[in-house]
Amino acid sequence: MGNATYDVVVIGAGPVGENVADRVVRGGLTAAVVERELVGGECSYWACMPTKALLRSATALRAARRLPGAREAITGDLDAAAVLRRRDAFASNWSDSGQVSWLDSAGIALYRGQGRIGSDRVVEVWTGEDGPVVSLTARHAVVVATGSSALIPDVTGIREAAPWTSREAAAAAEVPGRLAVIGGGVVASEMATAFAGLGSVVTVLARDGVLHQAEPFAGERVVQSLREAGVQVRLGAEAASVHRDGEGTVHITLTDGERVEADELLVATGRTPNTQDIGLDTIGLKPGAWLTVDDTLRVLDDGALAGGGWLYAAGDVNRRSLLTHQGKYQARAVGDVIVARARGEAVEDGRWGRHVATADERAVPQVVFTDPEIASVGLTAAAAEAAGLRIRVVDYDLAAVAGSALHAEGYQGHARMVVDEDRQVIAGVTLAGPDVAELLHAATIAVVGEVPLDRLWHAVPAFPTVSEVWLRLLEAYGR
Ligand SMILES: Cc1cc2nc3c(=O)[nH]c(=O)nc-3n(C[C@H](O)[C@H](O)[C@H](O)COP(=O)(O)OP(=O)(O)OC[C@H]3O[C@@H](n4cnc5c(N)ncnc54)[C@H](O)[C@@H]3O)c2cc1C
Ligand SMILES: NC(=O)c1ccc[n+]([C@@H]2O[C@H](COP(=O)([O-])OP(=O)(O)OC[C@H]3O[C@@H](n4cnc5c(N)ncnc54)[C@H](O)[C@@H]3O)[C@@H](O)[C@H]2O)c1
Repeated sequence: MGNATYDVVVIGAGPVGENVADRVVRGGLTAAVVERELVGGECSYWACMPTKALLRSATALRAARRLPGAREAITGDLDAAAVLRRRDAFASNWSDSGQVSWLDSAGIALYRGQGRIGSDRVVEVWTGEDGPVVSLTARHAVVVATGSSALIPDVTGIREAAPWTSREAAAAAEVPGRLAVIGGGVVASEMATAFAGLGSVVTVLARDGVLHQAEPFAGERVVQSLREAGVQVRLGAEAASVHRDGEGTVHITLTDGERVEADELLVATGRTPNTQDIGLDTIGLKPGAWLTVDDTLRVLDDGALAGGGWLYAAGDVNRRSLLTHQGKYQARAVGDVIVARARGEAVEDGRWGRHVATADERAVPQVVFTDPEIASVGLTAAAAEAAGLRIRVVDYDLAAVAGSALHAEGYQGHARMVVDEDRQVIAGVTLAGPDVAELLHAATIAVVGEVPLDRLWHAVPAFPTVSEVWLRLLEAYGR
């Protein structure tokens, strides 16, 4: 077994682990990453990129169909095979050679295998069960960036039926004739939209509703549009048992006795942390649990620093926000704080300090790429109330803006601004409508910058853009 020493050892080379390593190397430290599958992680090969590629062509087609003049130029249906080929390219054909070259150019050492914490500051790399092939010692920090995997719910027969998780959906080689989906969250909504667009007959079993953590109008609009696209959305439906027969057909029996048949079943019921087999027990932590972190992303064990402070966790695995952009934001903070601590420099860990991921608390932006798109940042009205804020909710019909009417014939959309009445700042914004994704960053800046409403009156939206909704929201609020 070989040995090597680096300033920082990162377990997991997903978007988060790669960025942690890059940041510490830019700060003058040495770094190694350990990766058991593909450098680039879930996001590059089985999540963000391939799923958005599966969605994009149908979105463009719908947009053209909404415009007289363009609509007449459409001569056929979506070419599903071409969409799958484009998806393959966006998943780099499941080869990480490009990202490995990047690691190399960034001066980051790569070890392939399963990373397991062996003892204080030591990460062992395993490629089989015959013991570690190399033992890596970290002078300053070990960062767990092992991400998360699909959670399979406890439904009778479900595992034996070999359901799809988001991985198989994202990498599907063919479009199933009939697709059933268990779940009503982000993955379920996006993949139901994607496969309906690609030609599947889709049934969604949404026990707890669709996008139920978003503003209620978001889920309502997505359900309406899925139904218009021919998707059966069964709100409140819960799978009791699943069985795949000899012909390959999946039979799902619901708790009310109804049955659903499909060629494939996608399970999209949330995530579980990749911490089962990373040696957490060697330092007294519980394998399989989400890792709790302090504001500088050091792992906590019952409120105390695990291992004394050398262990960090960033990205999905700490459950603060299961999004690539927030994970990479954490990576920048954690990389910088490791460098600061290594150099004995001051740590800026106050609110909005450079070494904390404050935005995770109340300013997380997210786009759900359904039809309509749902773009949100900060708190929903319900979450703001639950957090004890005194709020006022301002709603506006996004279709009533000149830019929207130009954007698409019969544009339908909705905007909601949640105002923190005591501070006169925006606590949250949700937009539903075609192409609202690109409107989101203005809202994010308003929320993160805590821009007073009085000042926002001076941020004049260009005419005739959909962004004019900002002016309308302020007018509806009143000056
Ligand atoms: C279907 C789907 C679509 C999504 N779409 C979006 C989107 O559009 N936008 C967005 O912001 N987010 C999206 N997400 C969320 C996003 O994919 C995750 O938030 C992101 O991938 C988290 O990055 P990470 O680096 O923490 O973990 P991961 O991407 O999961 O990477 C972790 C890496 O660690 C490796 N690893 C794990 N354990 C070990 C070990 N013991 N030793 C060595 N290596 C190990 C894994 O192989 C993996 O490469 C989506 C998620 C899903 C499931
Ligand atoms: N565009 C994006 O930003 C994007 C896209 C996809 C995924 N993601 C991220 O990936 C994460 C995982 O997505 P997800 O959709 O798997 O999780 P989720 O938490 O968004 O949704 C899970 C859904 O499954 C339901 N559910 C849970 N247990 C169930 C059970 N036993 N039976 C039936 N339904 C059950 C929940 O009510 C919920 O509707 C999300 O947190 C999201 O942040 C982001």
